[in-house]
Amino acid sequence: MKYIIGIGGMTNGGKTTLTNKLVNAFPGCCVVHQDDFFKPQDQIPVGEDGFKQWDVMTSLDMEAMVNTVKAWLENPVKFARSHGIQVSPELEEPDSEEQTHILIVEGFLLYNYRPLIELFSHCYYIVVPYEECKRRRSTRKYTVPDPPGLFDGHVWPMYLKYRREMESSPVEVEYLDGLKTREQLFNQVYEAIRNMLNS
Ligand SMILES: Nc1ncnc2c1ncn2[C@@H]1O[C@H](COP(=O)(O)OP(=O)(O)O)[C@@H](O)[C@H]1O
Ligand SMILES: NC(=O)c1ccc[n+]([C@@H]2O[C@H](COP(=O)(O)O)[C@@H](O)[C@H]2O)c1
Ligand SMILES: [Mg+2]
Repeated sequence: MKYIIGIGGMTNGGKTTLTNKLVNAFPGCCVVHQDDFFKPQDQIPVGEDGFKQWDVMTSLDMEAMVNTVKAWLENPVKFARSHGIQVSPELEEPDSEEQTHILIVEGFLLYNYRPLIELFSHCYYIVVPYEECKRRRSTRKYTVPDPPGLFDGHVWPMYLKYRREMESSPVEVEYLDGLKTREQLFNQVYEAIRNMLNS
């Protein structure tokens, strides 16, 4: 069986931190980070809000991201090997259709792009309150630093827009409280995935 777990949610909710812990906990587990699919800076236009539009769907090459997920689905062992992930001998068996393979897909805009949504076995969505999100974001160092006012002028309004859109769509997400400790979040999701694999 192949399982694709989405770790979505707002910026600075703790997605990448949780994902890294999960990837380490499941041997052979593969990962796709949405951040790796941002278009180059010169292709990101400035919007009516006066900011470069990083937090909209069109800033990402979603077609390439979906193709990457489909490449994993096609051949998880080949995908793992080509990404330097150690594959245990039993996962390499020719009858690996009967083996369990896990892919974690992580990012801030996972559930607003139909061709990706339909690939998920389970969708998580991490949230933290506005103040905490803004506080964490203020200490982050992105490859392109946030200009002054970006959070309130662009990041937060786009988060609200896409969350509303997601909530009025058929996608079913399980919310995670990003105020829990890193360990609590990990234990909760690790146990849930273990149960999913055993059911
Ligand atoms: N459960 C948590 N509690 C407190 N701080 C956290 C937690 N998880 C992550 N962080 C911190 O919050 C910031 C954003 O975490 P990160 O995992 O990069 O979030 P995201 O990928 O959702 O933007 C980092 O400074 C990280 O150390
Ligand atoms: N990785 C990049 O090239 C890049 C550039 C500019 C902004 N960002 C920011 O990354 C955020 C998404 O990543 P996180 O969910 O990890 O915060 C977006 O809110 C976006 O503003 C990323
Ligand atoms: Mg991240």
